Amino acid sequence: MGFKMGIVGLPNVGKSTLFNALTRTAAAQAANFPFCTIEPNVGEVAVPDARLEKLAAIARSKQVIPTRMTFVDIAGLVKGASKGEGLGNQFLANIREVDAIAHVLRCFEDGDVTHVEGRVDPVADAEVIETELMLADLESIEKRRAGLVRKLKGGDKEAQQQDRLLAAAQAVLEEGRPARVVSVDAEDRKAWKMLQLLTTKPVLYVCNVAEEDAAEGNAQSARVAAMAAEQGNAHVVISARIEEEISQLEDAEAAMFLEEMGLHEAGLDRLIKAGYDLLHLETYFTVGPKEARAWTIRTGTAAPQAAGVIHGDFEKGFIRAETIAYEDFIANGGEQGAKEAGKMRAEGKGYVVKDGDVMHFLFNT
Ligand SMILES: Nc1ncnc2c1ncn2[C@@H]1O[C@H](COP(=O)(O)OP(=O)(O)OP(=O)(O)O)[C@@H](O)[C@H]1O
Ligand SMILES: [Mg+2]
Repeated sequence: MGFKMGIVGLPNVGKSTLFNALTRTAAAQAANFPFCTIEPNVGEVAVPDARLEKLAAIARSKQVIPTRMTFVDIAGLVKGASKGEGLGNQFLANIREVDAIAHVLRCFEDGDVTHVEGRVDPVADAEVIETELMLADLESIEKRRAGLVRKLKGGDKEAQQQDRLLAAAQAVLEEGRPARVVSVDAEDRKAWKMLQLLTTKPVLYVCNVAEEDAAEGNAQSARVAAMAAEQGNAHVVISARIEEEISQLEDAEAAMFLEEMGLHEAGLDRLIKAGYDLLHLETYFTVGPKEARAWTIRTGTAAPQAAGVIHGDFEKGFIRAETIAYEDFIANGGEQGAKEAGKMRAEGKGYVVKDGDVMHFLFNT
């Protein structure tokens, strides 16, 4: 599977700093000049989940393997990008490929760090980016609809569906609204997703604040929070600078540092979790003496498809799943105890896996 979040924003707002912190590397060049990043950097990030360690401790698992999510550090966008300004269409293609957008907004004042617009105004910045994405969508819709004309004349059903969906998106975009406001029927959802419109991707605003504002946020991040609430989008407050520093520390040191800063949890953990929620993802576990491992599924996934995340054969030859809810596993001191307490369920093909389920799949090949 592999879910991907694209880190998007104006140049020099802290995207690469954040990416480096997330991936605990210095892979992406972060520097104080616009368009520092050109090629997208791709990194895998472990999804933090305190439950996994607890399961592993009970089962005395030798290895603990978290589930992962992919982040892509994309080049900075500027006004006119959809018309080829800045790095233009190249990075728009990078955005097309991601499942969701982490939109980094500069909420820190720092005279030494250049702002491409010469002022700090995250709400206006968000509009600049959203406008470019909307223009890019409009352009691609016009092209695609023109390309469908011949098929439509021939009565092609698929083309009709595509054209109908493109027209719906075009109508809202022409009113200056993102395509994600279009309500799509269940039977159209797959085709809608295949259109890969930029403004249909879910957005998480990342308010990048100064170090001293990391705990409480500031006036700028409060403006972003209000905007996000109005749009129905999510937001997190984070200081990419601090996160970068923390990511270089050992775990114990990092915990002390967080406390000193008045932070309960690393901002990155909050960011990753918010991304996970945004994508409607859930986690189930497999637990044994060899390893305790977390796996990612979309909310609403049935047992065979959940098994398929581990291996295609598990899905094909699925028989049943022995399932213990996370709380039952913990409360009964592990698999054996849960079994004796009657908390292990045999679930069939129709079972919808729940977040936290500890699963054991039976299958034949
Ligand atoms: N919270 C913060 N407070 C102060 N300075 C910051 C903060 N976050 C990032 N910076 C600084 O801003 C500058 C730009 O950061 P970075 O290179 O990560 O931006 P970028 O968005 O990736 O830019 P580009 O689009 O050019 O690739 C760096 O000097 C970085 O240290
Ligand atoms: Mg960069």
